[in-house]
Amino acid sequence: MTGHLIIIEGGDGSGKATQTRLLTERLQHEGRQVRCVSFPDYDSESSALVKMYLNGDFGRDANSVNPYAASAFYAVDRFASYQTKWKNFLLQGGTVIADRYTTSNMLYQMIKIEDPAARRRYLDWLWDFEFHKMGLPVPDMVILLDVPLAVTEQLMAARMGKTGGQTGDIHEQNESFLKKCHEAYDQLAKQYSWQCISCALGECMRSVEAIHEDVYSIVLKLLKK
Ligand SMILES: Nc1ncnc2c1ncn2[C@@H]1O[C@H](COP(=O)(O)OP(=O)(O)O)[C@@H](O)[C@H]1O
Ligand SMILES: Cc1cn([C@H]2C[C@H](O)[C@@H](COP(=O)(O)OP(=O)(O)O)O2)c(=O)[nH]c1=O
Repeated sequence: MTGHLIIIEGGDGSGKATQTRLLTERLQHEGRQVRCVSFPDYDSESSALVKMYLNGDFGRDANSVNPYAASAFYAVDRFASYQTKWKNFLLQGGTVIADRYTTSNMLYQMIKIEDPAARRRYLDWLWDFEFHKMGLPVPDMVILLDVPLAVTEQLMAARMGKTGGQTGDIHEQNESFLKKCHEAYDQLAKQYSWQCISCALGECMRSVEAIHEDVYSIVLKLLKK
């Protein structure tokens, strides 16, 4: 019996790594067969082209890099991870929790395309490419850590202060980019029925534990089905 693939999605710094770890640890503690993975798989050689892309080797402006080509770099990295690390585990009934997945291509590559019809064509192509042609598993659930734009901007400002404004990769986190990301998340969450978790109350982040309880209870419903 095939297990479950659960994705933790969200913007940079929304708490994906934190929530992926807490969820994995809690489910493992309950005695379930659970593993977590993270994309890009930076520790693997399969992420070489993703690293070149993020380093700006194909152009310093992310928008200038063909979204179909960039999507392929990430998809190939996922294929390698799936085939060598967690395919058997999933097929034997394990639960895999992924920090980012195809859903990140849907967002970060789709936003390079302005025209709504061209965006739809891209999303259809991506679904077919990753899930049909490459044979990657379709997620059973996508959990979106929803951080309002104003709160994201505060977090980014605090972080920029610490790093002197260097974000390091070409997916630059400026205000208009963040706005585009948020609009796209809203659209994708509706279109693909993602589970949205509000991570802030007003202009403040909720506690890590409170968000975890929400994540855990949604996942438990899926695992009990
Ligand atoms: N709910 C929260 N409130 C405040 N800080 C948080 C919260 N969740 C995560 N953090 C902190 O924010 C930073 C980014 O979190 P992380 O889980 O690495 O995010 P992501 O994986 O989405 O980039 C870390 O320093 C983490 O400890
Ligand atoms: C996994 C994945 C990430 N991305 C993007 C999201 C990020 O901007 C970038 C690097 O991912 P990540 O290292 O998770 O970014 P961060 O630590 O900044 O949150 O790659 C895609 O465009 N497609 C994908 O399939």
